[in-house]
Amino acid sequence: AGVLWQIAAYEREIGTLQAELLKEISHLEEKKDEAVRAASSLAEFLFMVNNFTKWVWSPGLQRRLNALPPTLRSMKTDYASLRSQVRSFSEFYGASIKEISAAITEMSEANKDLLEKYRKEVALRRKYHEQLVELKGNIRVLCRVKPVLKEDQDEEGQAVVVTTDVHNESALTVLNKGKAKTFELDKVFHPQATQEEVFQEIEPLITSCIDGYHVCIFAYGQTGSGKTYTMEGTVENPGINQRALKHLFHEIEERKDMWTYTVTVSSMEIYNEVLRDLLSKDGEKLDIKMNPDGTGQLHVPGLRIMEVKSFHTQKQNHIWDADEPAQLSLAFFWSLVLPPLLSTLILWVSAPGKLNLVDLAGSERVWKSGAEGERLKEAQNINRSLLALGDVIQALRGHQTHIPFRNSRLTYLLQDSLGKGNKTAMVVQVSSLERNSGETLCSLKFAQRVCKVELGPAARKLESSSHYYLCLAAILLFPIEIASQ
Ligand SMILES: Nc1ncnc2c1ncn2[C@@H]1O[C@H](COP(=O)(O)OP(=O)(O)OP(=O)(O)O)[C@@H](O)[C@H]1O
Repeated sequence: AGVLWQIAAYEREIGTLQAELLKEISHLEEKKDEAVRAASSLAEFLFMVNNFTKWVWSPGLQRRLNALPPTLRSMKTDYASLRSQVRSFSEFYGASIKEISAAITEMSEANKDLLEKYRKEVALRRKYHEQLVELKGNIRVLCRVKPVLKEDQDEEGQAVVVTTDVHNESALTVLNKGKAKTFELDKVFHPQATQEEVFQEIEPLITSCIDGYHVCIFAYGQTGSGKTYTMEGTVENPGINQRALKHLFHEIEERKDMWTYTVTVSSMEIYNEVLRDLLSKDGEKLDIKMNPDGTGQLHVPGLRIMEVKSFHTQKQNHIWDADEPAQLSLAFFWSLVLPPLLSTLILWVSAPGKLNLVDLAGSERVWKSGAEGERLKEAQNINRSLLALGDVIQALRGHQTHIPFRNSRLTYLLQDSLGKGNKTAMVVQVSSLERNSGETLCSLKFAQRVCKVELGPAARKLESSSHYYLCLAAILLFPIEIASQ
């Protein structure tokens, strides 16, 4: 029994040991797994580290690392230098500002000097231009011979009786009833002369207008002789009016750095010596009065004034269409002073430019051909106006002391533009056809009267016609210096 008890005790002890051993084995296995996991992570890490090292640890890196100390040293030096520069910057800045200010002052002085020189140049140019116009004559009488058009060829009397001289651009000859009569004017345009050639003669006057002069350009001649063609022209081939406006706005653009101009327009009609505002809807009646400002200038109270911004606007507004048959019409184009920024810098305000573009009424002598009533009255008024205009121009050209401005509404109105120191060009239009030779001779007689040059006796022939109108257009300009200086 003792042995059996001893065996049972051993067996119990062995069981306990076995359980403990199993527990230990399980614990060891856990440890082993942990160790394996750790070893595997470590292996992965080492693998990564190995790769990383391979990647970054290049000879280039080594070189860069080797270069670091000198770079650091140079940076230190640079930094020290920068610090010293920053310290001296305020002094340098102060000195530079002083230098720049001095340079700016010097430049302003130079600019002032240039501006002054430019002003002198402008004045000189104006003077020379003035002399050139004076040399050509302040009142120029030009003649344009209308070409024979297709529509003229179906009628009788279509033989050409007017000839120009290729060697003398001032002369033209009219053959009438077997007699040749030669006229000498300031310039004669042959039938093939272009609108451009005609305008070239007029252009200096337009420039004068921008320089502050009053300029009048008239087209005179019998109905159908080409007055409107010369003044207005066609869309494809514009005449003096549009070319003048184009030139004017071109010149204004050229001078915009020095001057600013405002162009305004007003339009009037003279019919039977009565003035009407063509820009007012109801054609309001107007009167010419002495300006109450004491300048002795005439003005037209109540006249509508319209600003013209550009050449294009001009065309859109059809301001040249003041030309109506059986009417005396007068259109005025004005410009007003509108001081831009500094009104104190206004120059030449005392001499505003003014351009009068006048398409006169047909010069036919109807009153001698049995016209009656209203038509006779119209014809008489037209005749009086044209005669008065001829008298005024003749008196001016002859330097007479008394100029009869007051003899017609037209000349009274144009008094300040026709007077001394102003420029006038009269384009006398003539037909070259035999059937118009009477009117042609009359027109040329009128031209030579104002021109005071006559070669041989004039032959007058009276004829009738139907259209009468008188049209005048004027542009008044005030140059104003702007604040560029
Ligand atoms: N130099 C020219 N070249 C081509 N055509 C012209 C020329 N002169 C005039 N004409 C043409 O002759 C015709 C009559 O001219 P225009 O109307 O200008 O005459 P006008 O003197 O103004 O007449 P009106 O007194 O009736 O207004 C128009 O058809 C015009 O186009």
